[in-house]
Amino acid sequence: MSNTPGIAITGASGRMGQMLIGQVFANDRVRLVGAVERTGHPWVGQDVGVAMGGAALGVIVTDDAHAAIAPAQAVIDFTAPEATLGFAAIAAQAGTVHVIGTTGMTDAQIAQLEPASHQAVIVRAGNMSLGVNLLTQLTKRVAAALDEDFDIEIIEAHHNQKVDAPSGTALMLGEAAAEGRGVALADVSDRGRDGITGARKRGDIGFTAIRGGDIVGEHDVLFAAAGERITLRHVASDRAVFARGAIKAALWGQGKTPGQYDMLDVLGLND
Ligand SMILES: NC(=O)C1=CN([C@@H]2O[C@H](COP(=O)(O)OP(=O)(O)OC[C@H]3O[C@@H](n4cnc5c(N)ncnc54)[C@H](OP(=O)(O)O)[C@@H]3O)[C@@H](O)[C@H]2O)C=CC1
Ligand SMILES: O=C(O)C1=N[C@H](C(=O)O)C[C@H](O)C1
Repeated sequence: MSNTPGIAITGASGRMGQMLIGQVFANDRVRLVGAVERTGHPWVGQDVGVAMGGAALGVIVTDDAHAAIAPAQAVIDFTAPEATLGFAAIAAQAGTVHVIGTTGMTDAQIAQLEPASHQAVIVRAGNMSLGVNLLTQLTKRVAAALDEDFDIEIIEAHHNQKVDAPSGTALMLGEAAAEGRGVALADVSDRGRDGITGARKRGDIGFTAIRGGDIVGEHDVLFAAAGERITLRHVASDRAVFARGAIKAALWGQGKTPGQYDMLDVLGLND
């Protein structure tokens, strides 16, 4: 039996699913052992490489998540909130590391991950790239250094198929800014301005979401005061940065104590 961790990918046909399959296959520190799609999806029963339009990879796409996850040491999951909760239960039962990239989860859904995290390692982050995770730390520092004379606005831009807003990354950056200021994001968050909104409230953290074309993911954290502005910016131009982060998380999670972790833990960026 190989010592190289086996990886199962959920949402195999998705933008991130396909990117992950390519990146896992190209990485000799991991091996692809499973690819999951929904019942009735045209890829089910096909070799995943062939379904993606290339050469056979020797892994057949299945709609049986239990069967795909059981032989895996990690499942990498970039799907949708309800699906992720189902995969968490299966990964917990199998004791498999669950790397969650899915965004748009409500607080109640995030709380539902708790029982699974007693049985398996969960690494969850709204953005798996090194750059964004570093940016959260920079945001926290700048927010701590500046007072409320600086209005904080988070502006994100994504492709026209994205279904959730603000993005998971924008929320991570908002949390970081709020932490830097020593406040709870829920108390200062200003989302979805429209109509006669009144003047901006001092201390609020504002969010704006742009959707268009094939934008992979762009995030600005703006600190705007009278007479000067600072912008911290991250631009993702290739989804490979998210997939490589997720693989790093899958490897990092091997042998760790069950619990909930994030990419700051994986990347050693916690201060
Ligand atoms: N954390 C990070 O670094 C990143 C996170 N993301 C997040 O990852 C998620 C996926 O993004 P993306 O790949 O662009 O989206 P896609 O819509 O391209 O892919 C989603 C995949 O999940 C599957 N899926 C959705 N719902 C279910 C369900 N209920 N049961 C089983 N499978 C399901 C879809 O299958 P079907 O086609 O049949 O619906 C599809 O294969 C999003 O939440 C996105 O925000 C994206 C990039 C980076
Ligand atoms: O849906 C996407 O595409 C992305 N989602 C993540 C998010 O919600 O922040 C990460 C990245 O920006 C791409």
